Amino acid sequence: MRIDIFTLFPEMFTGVLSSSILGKASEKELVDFHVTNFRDFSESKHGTVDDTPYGGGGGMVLKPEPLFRAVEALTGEKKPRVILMCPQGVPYHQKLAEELAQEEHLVFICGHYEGYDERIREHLVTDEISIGDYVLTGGELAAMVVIDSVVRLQPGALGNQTSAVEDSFSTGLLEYPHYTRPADFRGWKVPDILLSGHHANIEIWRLKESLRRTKARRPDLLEKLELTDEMKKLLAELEQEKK
Ligand SMILES: CN(C)c1cccc(CNc2ccc(C(N)=O)cn2)c1
Repeated sequence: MRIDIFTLFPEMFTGVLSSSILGKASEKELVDFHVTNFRDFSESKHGTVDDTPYGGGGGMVLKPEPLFRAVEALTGEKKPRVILMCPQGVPYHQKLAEELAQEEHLVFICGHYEGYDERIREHLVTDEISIGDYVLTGGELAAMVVIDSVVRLQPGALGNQTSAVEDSFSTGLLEYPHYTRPADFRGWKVPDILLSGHHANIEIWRLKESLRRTKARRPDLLEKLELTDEMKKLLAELEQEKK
């Protein structure tokens, strides 16, 4: 997978794309990152990329041609998905991460508070994505969040691939509690079931704890879930315990 990032602050990406899982994925050639300063594509010798808004009003607006030239310099045979990070975008979620992870080529445009000339949205961008209902100083951090969640889904990116498939949002439930050595830390003990070696019972315990936690913290996720008979049984047990 190739990922292109257009930003005025390429240096923001250096650490993130060369560290940890993303850095290893790049070394393993699971992903090919290209970070470009779209100021390089400005027609003016001063590298102007924004200008005052038609119709007056404050702030500046990103000019269309530097971004059009930058993205058009890219496209080989296939049209890549061109993703604009902005608060008005589609609320980002794991299903969209899984969809983007299937793409061969993703292009991210990271703009700034000033906003974008509408022709960028209408004729260049294929997707507008928001990582949440809050405003950042620029699209860079939002792009890093999307890139992180997409690259970790690439086969071979994570140590044991199962953790990407089983992790909470892909099952629709929140994670169950995790424990590691020591079994007794300051008198706080690991639940006996996890030391029992009964894998079937451990699976059930984990599902029940995921249901308990999801019910307590994210009832909205539970609403959306197609409950299996086993889940219904465990939820009934949880109800009983509360009485
Ligand atoms: C109109 N406006 C404020 C604006 C417009 C475009 C870009 C930006 C850059 N800032 C961003 C970008 C994304 C997100 C997000 N939630 O994904 C939050 N902030 C701000």
